[in-house]
Amino acid sequence: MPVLNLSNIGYRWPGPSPFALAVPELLVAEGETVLLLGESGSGKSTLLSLICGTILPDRGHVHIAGVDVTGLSGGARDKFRAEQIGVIFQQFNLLPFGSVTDNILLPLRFAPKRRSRIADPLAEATTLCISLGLPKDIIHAKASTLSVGQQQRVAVARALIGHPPLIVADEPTSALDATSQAAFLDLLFAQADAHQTALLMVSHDPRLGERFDRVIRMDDIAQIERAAV
Ligand SMILES: Nc1ncnc2c1ncn2[C@@H]1O[C@H](COP(=O)(O)OP(=O)(O)OP(=O)(O)O)[C@@H](O)[C@H]1O
Repeated sequence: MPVLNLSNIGYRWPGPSPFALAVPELLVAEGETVLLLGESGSGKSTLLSLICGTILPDRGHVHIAGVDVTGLSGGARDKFRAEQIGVIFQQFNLLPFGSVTDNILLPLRFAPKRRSRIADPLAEATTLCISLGLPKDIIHAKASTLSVGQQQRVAVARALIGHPPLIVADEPTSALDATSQAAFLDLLFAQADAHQTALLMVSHDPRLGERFDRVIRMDDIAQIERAAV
């Protein structure tokens, strides 16, 4: 069973936005790493929001791990997302006044099954920090005191904790130089590999492609429409 299965999706942003997106099919297999390339404004973030269930398609279905998230109520969808998907946002979205552990453990609060997959969340958060190259004593630091590179690692630890079957990442390397980008991807792939986690990463940088099982382009999987205003 694919971990992600989009079929016949259609979505138009409400209000004055002229942008509409159609995705006939997108499948990601268990443990598969996929790079989704597309230029700015091609609808990559919109597609990720549809996958995460933060917006609902006007038509079509999004199945995550076999469950049709489009059929769930708002609250159930939020809980399901927390259980099944680790999300790494472009801006990391850490709670600035929370500690590193507060941030890493956050998804577990809303996801009892994900929580139950690990015996000791605090120990797991510490282990993740260390394996991601963060100093051990950083776990008590406030997120706002971290460097960008450290924030990025915390965002990865937060996505990985409790081994969700799918990690979705929106341009997580865009703020990094080439060396840091490569190191960041090494860490992300090693962690995903260890737990058969599927990874769907969005970027506009085709050079990242060689590291992934599969590279797809927005142009190949989606039709977009920008009506005249
Ligand atoms: N919150 C929103 N409300 C209304 N329209 C939106 C919203 N977010 C995006 N759009 C519309 O969707 C289009 C595609 O935006 P989207 O962010 O999905 O593209 P992208 O490929 O992720 O771009 P980028 O690489 O610059 O992040 C935008 O040009 C805009 O018209």
